[in-house]
Amino acid sequence: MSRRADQPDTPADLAVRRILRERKVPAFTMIAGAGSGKTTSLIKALDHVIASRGSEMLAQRQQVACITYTEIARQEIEDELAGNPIVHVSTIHSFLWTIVEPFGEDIRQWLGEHGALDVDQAEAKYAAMGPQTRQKTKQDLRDKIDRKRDQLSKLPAVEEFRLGVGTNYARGIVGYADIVKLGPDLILRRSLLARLVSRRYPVLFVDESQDTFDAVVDCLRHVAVEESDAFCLGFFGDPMQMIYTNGTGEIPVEPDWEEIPKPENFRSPLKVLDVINVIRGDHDILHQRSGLPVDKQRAGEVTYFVFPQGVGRNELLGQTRKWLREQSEIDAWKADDGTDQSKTLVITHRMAAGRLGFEALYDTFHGTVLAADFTEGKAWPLTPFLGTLLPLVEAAGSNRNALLPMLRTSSPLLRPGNIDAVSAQETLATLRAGVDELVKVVAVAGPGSIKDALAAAHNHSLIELDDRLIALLGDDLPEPMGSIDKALRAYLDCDVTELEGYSRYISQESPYSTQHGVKGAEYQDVIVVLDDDEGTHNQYSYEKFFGLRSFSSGDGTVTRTRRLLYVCASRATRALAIVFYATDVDAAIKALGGLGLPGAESVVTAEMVTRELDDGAET
Ligand SMILES: Nc1ncnc2c1ncn2[C@@H]1O[C@H](COP(=O)(O)OP(=O)(O)OP(=O)(O)O)[C@@H](O)[C@H]1O
Repeated sequence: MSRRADQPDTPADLAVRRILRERKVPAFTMIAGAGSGKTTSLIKALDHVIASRGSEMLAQRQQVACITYTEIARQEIEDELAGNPIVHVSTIHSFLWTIVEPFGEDIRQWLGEHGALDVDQAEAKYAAMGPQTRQKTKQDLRDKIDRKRDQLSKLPAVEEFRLGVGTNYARGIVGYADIVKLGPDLILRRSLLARLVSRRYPVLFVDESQDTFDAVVDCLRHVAVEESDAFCLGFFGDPMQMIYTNGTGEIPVEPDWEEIPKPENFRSPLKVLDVINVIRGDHDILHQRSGLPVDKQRAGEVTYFVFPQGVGRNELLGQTRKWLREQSEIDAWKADDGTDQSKTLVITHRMAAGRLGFEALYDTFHGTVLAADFTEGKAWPLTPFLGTLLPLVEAAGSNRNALLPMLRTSSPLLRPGNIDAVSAQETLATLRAGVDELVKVVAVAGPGSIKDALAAAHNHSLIELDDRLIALLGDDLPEPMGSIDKALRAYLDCDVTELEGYSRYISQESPYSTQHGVKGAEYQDVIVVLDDDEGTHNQYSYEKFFGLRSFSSGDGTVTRTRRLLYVCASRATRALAIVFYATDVDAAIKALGGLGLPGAESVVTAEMVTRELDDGAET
């Protein structure tokens, strides 16, 4: 695969280089549509900084920082730069942690103040509970408050703070939800930290700026304003691709900032480009034209399907893929070796879960407050497996040398300060036994093996588990307290093999992806499944988007759905199929045409798919 940095320069690339060379403009934005090469420009800009200022930065112990929204994006940029040490590529959370980590006392104070505020709010809620509130609900809240108070009382004794999934005051863990508040707060309040950011990272780029949290954008703006003579900040993004709930969307620019336009599209073939321009609608002026020379432009192919909602979705989708392979006029929907390499984008995991064997896991989290995190692959109860335990099992089977470095980051036994407590030999024996037991549990698998695997990991200190999971590892459990507790118990009852399909799925290795998981990616042939029934994800509704269901004026569903569809349709580099499962097929066919989608006058129905496949079989 060619490196993005080898792509030809665009006027936008030249503008960035001028800004970086002249060092007069403190910040710039590159806000442009899908496939316009924002990530490419970002990588080229990083390359430029490495080439032009690399040795100077190295000598002064400085780096150029690049903040990404996801771990996948971080890895991708890191790979493009071959891990060059001049560049510090990190997710938002770990970037903020790098900045605040040395300021333990400030962290302690912040956690103390916010923890006390949480307790006050919970006390107020408790006091407002009237006689109609169930005794058990009251008791649960009382217990929660007491636990939190107890944890907070241990905060002064914490010696070292760490970044983790969920905040734990007693153990000095700053959770993901807190670091995105704590970091910006400290940077805004303490000028020393703003200076530290600019001195350590005199150039800082933010990828996918539209999905970056407001507070993070604000604190970086603050650094750009306060440290304007020693700092250059660049935002790369597209508000139409904002698909996470806490994103900032547009980035307002200060008078001395520069807005760099990038009107081209280098990814989408012409027919797909027409479709995404229509989806983008009249909402902004970012309508794109192809950036490729005419002889390199391709027409591509777009096909629309409207199917009735109901049973047999997976089967029908399989037939659709076959139909597309047979009917494509540009020989799409198969790779050079004839295999189907297409990507199917579904709004939720149900369809994928059925296919890839993680239905019980899906059912566990679906409908809970953790559903969105599950969809995005970052639900905290699953992190021990995805981040540590599954990689440990894999390493145990293929590369045992990798085990110790992994355990150094995950095991509390190998933390500095703990290492001398027990003899090193004993520690290693415990960890070895733990890994062996974990491998055995995963190999035997079966219902409840998630719990067994967590217990093996916990008992041998392979990992530090969240208290809420530890509480469920015993046998004599009290009655479940609330829906999350119930979901966690159901999760522990699942089969560990379900995690395999789930992890292939969220790491984009299966033919399915969630519509959220494909940000920044591209695939030759893409099927976008529009299925509200499947979704029950009421943040999105394709029926509302196409005007088939009414909605109130303040309902953000249509905007969110438009953005999601835009992101998905713009992933295709050759052929795009839009498959809409509708309550009323005829009305849906009309609605597709009504929206002005190019080519939507010829829609393929379920009958046509089966008939034409049958005809093909007969001839
Ligand atoms: N100047 C260029 N000339 C030719 N191709 C390019 C150029 N810039 C980018 N590309 C190609 O266009 C495609 C899209 O680029 P890139 O992923 O950088 O866009 P993006 O704006 O970050 O996309 P999105 O926002 O949709 O994720 C890639 O295949 C990339 O290699």
